[in-house]
Amino acid sequence: MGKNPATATNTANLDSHATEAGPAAASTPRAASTSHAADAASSPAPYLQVRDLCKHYGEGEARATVLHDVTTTVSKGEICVLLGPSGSGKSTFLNLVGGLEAADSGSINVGGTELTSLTSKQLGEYRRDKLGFVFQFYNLVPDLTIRENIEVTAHLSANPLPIDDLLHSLGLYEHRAKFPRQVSGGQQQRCAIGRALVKNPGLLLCDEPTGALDYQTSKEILELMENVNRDYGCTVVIVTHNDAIRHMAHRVLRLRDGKLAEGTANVERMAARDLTW
Ligand SMILES: Nc1ncnc2c1ncn2[C@@H]1O[C@H](COP(=O)(O)OP(=O)(O)OP(=O)(O)O)[C@@H](O)[C@H]1O
Repeated sequence: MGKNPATATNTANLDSHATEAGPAAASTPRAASTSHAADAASSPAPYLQVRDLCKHYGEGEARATVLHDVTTTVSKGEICVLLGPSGSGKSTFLNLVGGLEAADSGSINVGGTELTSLTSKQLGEYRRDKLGFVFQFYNLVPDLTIRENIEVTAHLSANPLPIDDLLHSLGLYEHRAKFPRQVSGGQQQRCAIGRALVKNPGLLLCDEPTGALDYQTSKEILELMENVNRDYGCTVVIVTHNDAIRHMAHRVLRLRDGKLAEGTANVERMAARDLTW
């Protein structure tokens, strides 16, 4: 099968990471590799298109414009990292793309769905069917096992991935019967990633996914996310303060005071992918 154009450049890099991340994390979730990967292999079409996006909070003297005419495109299968200082609007951007908040103006198109024209019921269906969310804090259900935490989301999904394959690819199969308190922070975050992925989402939105983890565990989680992106073909947007994360990106966006500024991306990946910056 041809490589996903968005991920072809990081394969060698991932392969070299694979041993560090452990065989489970490096293994390909064969049965689980489904339509997104195949689709992405044939076309680097845009998956997320944002145009002239504006958002403010408050009114009168308290009114603050948080996003100013933000326009960007992320191709199908890309990893996009959104950097910026605290308060620059990163989480707000993610919340709008995730259909959690409404924009004041502009458009957000995700996989052909224009979010700004959806009813709240349709937005709920969009979040359920197309999106995976990963947050800084794992928000696992404490009295469900690792497997059950993933299973709950699978039950809500029209087309869930096979859970045991996913547990293997996350390096969690041996820990599947444990409760969250019985595993490490990194393993809890792997479970949270599994919970987001089991829906087989087209778009994975991650808000500071390594913010609560130490350096080594963060590195393993990032490697896992690269593997996930490669094997499942989902488009990934990662919001972070952590400048080091930019090295895993196909595309880097920088927000400053709600405006999108020019960014930098991994030079080799840029060259290979003909990115605009
Ligand atoms: N619900 C809200 N009501 C009012 N103001 C808000 C709300 N959410 C965010 N803000 C404000 O919008 C601005 C951008 O917030 P946002 O959380 O998007 O920034 P951020 O870049 O994600 O910051 P951080 O890196 O600290 O999480 C901030 O000034 C914040 O105080």
